[in-house]
Amino acid sequence: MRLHRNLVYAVIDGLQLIFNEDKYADKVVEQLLKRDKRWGARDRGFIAETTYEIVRWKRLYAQIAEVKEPFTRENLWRIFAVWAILKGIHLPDWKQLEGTPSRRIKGKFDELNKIRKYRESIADWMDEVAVKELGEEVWDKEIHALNQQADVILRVNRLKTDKKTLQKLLRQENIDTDFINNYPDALLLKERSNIFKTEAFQNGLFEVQDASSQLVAELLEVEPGMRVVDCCAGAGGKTLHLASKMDNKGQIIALDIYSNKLKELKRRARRNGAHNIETREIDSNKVIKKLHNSMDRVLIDAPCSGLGVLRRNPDAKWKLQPEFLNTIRETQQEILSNYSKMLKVGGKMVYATCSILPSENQDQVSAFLASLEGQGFKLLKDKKVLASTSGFDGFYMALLERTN
Ligand SMILES: C[S@@+](CC[C@H](N)C(=O)[O-])C[C@H]1O[C@@H](n2cnc3c(N)ncnc32)[C@H](O)[C@@H]1O
Repeated sequence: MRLHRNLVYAVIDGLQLIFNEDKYADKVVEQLLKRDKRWGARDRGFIAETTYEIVRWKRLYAQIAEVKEPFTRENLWRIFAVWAILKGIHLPDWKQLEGTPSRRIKGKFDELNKIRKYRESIADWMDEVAVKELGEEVWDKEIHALNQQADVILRVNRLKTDKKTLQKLLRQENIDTDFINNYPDALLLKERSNIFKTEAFQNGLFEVQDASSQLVAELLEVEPGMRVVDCCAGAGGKTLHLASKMDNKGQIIALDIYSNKLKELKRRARRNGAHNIETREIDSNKVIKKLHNSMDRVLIDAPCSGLGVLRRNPDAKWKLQPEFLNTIRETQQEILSNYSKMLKVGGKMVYATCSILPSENQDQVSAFLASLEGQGFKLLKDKKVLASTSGFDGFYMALLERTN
């Protein structure tokens, strides 16, 4: 691979924003790619993948480059040089790369590879929490899996088409996909490409949604005609899946504390041809009280650490703080106690997170069932999805029933 100066400059600028100015990697990459209209698919791929890779391996690369945060621009070039050497890329004779100690870099890499927190590039506290909760053996495999690049998975929108037809239409746009066993709505992209440009996407025939995430709406067992509330709907990934399964019959109420996310949900719902979704911002507890004892199904896709989706959000490794974990566990318990009241007797509820930590998952469900608010509920089943065993995102989901 030959390095092109303007592409590498873009990567360095991106790293400066992500590492030193706390910006989100996905937003930064989106902006970088708009910089030069002449950049083709390969150039864009280089910028996106290199930036993400360096974010993913920040701790390891910084240690090898012997630099500490906050990184100067010179430090960022040294980190970049580590990435390039470890990739086996021949370094051009640019002044920023002068004197790069290739042999020393390889030697340090071999040495640090023996220590998990460097090998897998994770903060000490995160390593400790995960070992305590999952055990060495599981965590070792899990963090390794969470450091791989995620596949792109599509979910067919059954309101508009079916899986076979979608596959054919995408083929006509030069996009090859595979079905995935046991994931009824999923298509796996064989090669990365800009699927958002396809006619099929613009016509609302599919959404991009990880395979594990697709299991959540499946578990809720919705049927056309039901009254369903999606309590933490965000921009609606799972709301749209519920809609796709309900054939536009019945009602879906999508709640969130952020109105801007619900606005995006509305836009996506229009593209998907989903007409039975109503959005409501939770601006006071009245919104919840009004719906008490009235719902056939409740989905709680709770805010969480996001530790199960590090493959797609590697910067979360650096943004997440231990204090946040404590706060979010309290929020999860409050949400369970409060929002479960919307379910009617005989109704079913799913509690889900994209975390792999038991303290955000099964422990939260057990605490809820042992609480006063959880008295009328019973656990029907749950699924603990690890990235290392599924090949997809790490997730947790529990199906509960209100019995009285
Ligand atoms: C895991 S995300 C939801 C993702 C979304 N369901 C999807 O599939 O695209 C969790 C959501 O919970 C929302 N949230 C955070 N605190 C909340 C609260 N107290 N009540 C309701 N929603 C909350 C966040 O704004 C965020 O959109």
